[in-house]
Amino acid sequence: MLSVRDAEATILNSVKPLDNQLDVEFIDLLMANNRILATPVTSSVNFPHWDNSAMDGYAVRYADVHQARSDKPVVLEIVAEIPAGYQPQITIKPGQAARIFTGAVMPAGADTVVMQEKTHRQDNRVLIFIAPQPREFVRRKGDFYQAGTELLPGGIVLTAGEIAVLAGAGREQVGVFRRPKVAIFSSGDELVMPEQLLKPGQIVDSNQFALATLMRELGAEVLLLGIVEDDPEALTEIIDYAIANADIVISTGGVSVGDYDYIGKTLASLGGKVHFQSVQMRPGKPLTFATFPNSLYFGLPGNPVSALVTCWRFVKPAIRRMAGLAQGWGGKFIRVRSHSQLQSHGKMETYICGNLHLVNGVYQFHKAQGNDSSGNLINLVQTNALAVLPVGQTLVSPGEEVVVLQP
Ligand SMILES: Nc1nc2c(c(=O)[nH]1)N[C@H]1C(S)=C(S)[C@@H](COP(=O)(O)OP(=O)(O)OC[C@H]3O[C@@H](n4cnc5c(N)ncnc54)[C@H](O)[C@@H]3O)O[C@H]1N2
Ligand code: MOO
Ligand SMILES: [Mg+2]
Repeated sequence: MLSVRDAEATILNSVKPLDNQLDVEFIDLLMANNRILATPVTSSVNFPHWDNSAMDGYAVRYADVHQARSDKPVVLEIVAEIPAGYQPQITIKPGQAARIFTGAVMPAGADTVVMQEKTHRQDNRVLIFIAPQPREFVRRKGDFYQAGTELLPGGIVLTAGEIAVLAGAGREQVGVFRRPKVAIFSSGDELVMPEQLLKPGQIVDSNQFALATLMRELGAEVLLLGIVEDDPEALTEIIDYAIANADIVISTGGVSVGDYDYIGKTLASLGGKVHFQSVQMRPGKPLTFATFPNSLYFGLPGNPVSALVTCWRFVKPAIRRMAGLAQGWGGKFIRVRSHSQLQSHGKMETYICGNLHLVNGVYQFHKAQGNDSSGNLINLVQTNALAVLPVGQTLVSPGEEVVVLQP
């Protein structure tokens, strides 16, 4: 059977990332949180824009004050006061200083700032009690960033820090990749919407809610296509529509070996390349993956835990890669200590729902308490980590380390 690693490689190799010219939209900075920067940004201004003071104090000539001592202060004449926001017009000459404030432009002639606390003012004179370091407390033009070099690389997620930098560079708008379009539908004669009264044998289609929520969280534009019966014609129609209108199509149900499991056959009949229909993992074994010329198709198993686990494990990295992330689209796997005993039959890579607790600064994995059937939707409540037991490992005892995937 196909290993999880090989399945992931097949999927990631099939992803065509969005184009950084054609698939770009320009949006206001305050709308750009969590969007992905399409192309590198350079700026024509240096950071800092000019030499300026890092402290409230006195702008001096280092040569004047380098021998100052507490018992033998240097006395300088204050010839100007420079608040932030002004271009000083004077030049500091030997024996002179300027009163200066944090962020204010350094006057010509001065090269060093002495912080106010190390001085004593007497009318228009200042006594300097300590020898500063040369250029101390001067933030020099271009120290943080040199104009014309790369300010931000393309393919990064924009958050508070990056958006501040763009604003600082005078941008009002930023070019980001458009959102990948994800079509979602559920297949199953037994499925109804939450507001409907359940007839015997029916259940609510919870998968479309799980997947739509997750996809929106990942920044996708969701095309929610609802519920389709287990019928080859109806499936053909909806899949045909979905692949024409979305970059990624996700369905749940109908991928196993039952008489009403039609997804694989329908994909093939529509000309899709079906790469695999099972993976050596649990839950999620019947995961089906196919490609069409302009879209990827994920046929997730219908069981609610299987659907969400396979979505976290495989669809999420594919979306992140397609969305234009330059790196780091893969899952976040971390090593933690398990509080619970974890078991697997060892034949499949096994994913166990649970929760990470921070105990004395160390993350501990607590297994979800309910029945670990992949049909047990309730185990998804508060699941923020999946313990991963590789093929061959049957037991993790309490206190032992385990790798977890952070969904
Ligand atoms: N003989 C075998 N039977 C099954 C195998 C197998 O290897 N041999 N694999 C099992 C595994 S593992 C899984 S997972 C499921 C996958 O089933 P399907 O993808 O074909 O899904 P369905 O048969 O349509 O439904 C399975 C289960 O999930 C419930 N379901 C379906 N859709 C939804 C939804 N949108 N929201 C909530 N719940 C849903 C459905 O009612 C069924 O209970 O196959 C096993 N069988
Ligand atoms: O592998 Mo299935 O996804 O357990 O129920
Ligand atoms: Mg089935």
